[in-house]
Amino acid sequence: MRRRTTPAAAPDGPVTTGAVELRGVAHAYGDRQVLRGLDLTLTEAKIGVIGANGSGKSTFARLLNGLALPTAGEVLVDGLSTATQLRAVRRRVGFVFQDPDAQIVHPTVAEDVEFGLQNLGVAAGERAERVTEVLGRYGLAGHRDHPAHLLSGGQKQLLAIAGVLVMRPARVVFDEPTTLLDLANKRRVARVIAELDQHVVVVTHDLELLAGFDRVLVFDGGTVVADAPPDDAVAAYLDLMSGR
Ligand SMILES: Nc1ncnc2c1ncn2[C@@H]1O[C@H](COP(=O)(O)OP(=O)(O)OP(=O)(O)O)[C@@H](O)[C@H]1O
Repeated sequence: MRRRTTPAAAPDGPVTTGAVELRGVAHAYGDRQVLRGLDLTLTEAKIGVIGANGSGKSTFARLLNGLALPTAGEVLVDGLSTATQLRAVRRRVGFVFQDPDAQIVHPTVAEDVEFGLQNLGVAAGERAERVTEVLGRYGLAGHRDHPAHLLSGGQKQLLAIAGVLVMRPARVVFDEPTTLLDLANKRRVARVIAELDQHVVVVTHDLELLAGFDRVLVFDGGTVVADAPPDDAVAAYLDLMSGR
């Protein structure tokens, strides 16, 4: 299954307006309730999401672009409901998966990045320009005709990010973007995220990644137990985990 989302081409580049709102949101997989009682208005440019394994972070991330739909309540992205306006939501919110192999499906680096633009109906000339620009920005220009599957783990993660950003979504959700990376590549991806113009939500176990973020949500048992600037949120998380 193709897992890349397809945000719309924005002729003047990404624009983030409004908010992501969760109103009375819960999510269950079958009988299993994994998120509950979420009432949040997300307006900050850089939001982190931390918490124990299984606390519901990835499910929360997937709610933000309609990869998962709430089983109660509603999620609104800039006023668009993920339940009833899914296509428009997907165009606004790019999603970068933890495992870049889940996102890379085309043989060469350039073809892989171009794929989403073809899907959007972007003309060939503009596709070529945008692919060249994004590959340059992420240090992949020298690899454009190389087989994507032969890239290193860090390069693959950058390619997956490039493949989402080339479509110029207004917002980007990252699900554990540095988990598979060495220190140098973790720092590179952290820098990429720090420099993005788009509003981002980043699920991570990498607490260093949160430096400079505006707001961090701490999940436990399917709900938000702390919601604060990074230092306070990390302290609350460490406190929570110290008893386990
Ligand atoms: N597709 C699914 N079907 C059934 N249960 C699921 C599914 N996806 C996740 N779960 C369950 O939902 C709960 C929350 O999972 P989720 O992946 O959202 O947590 P997480 O906080 O991201 O965990 P981790 O830090 O380990 O990635 C877990 O108990 C998990 O087993």
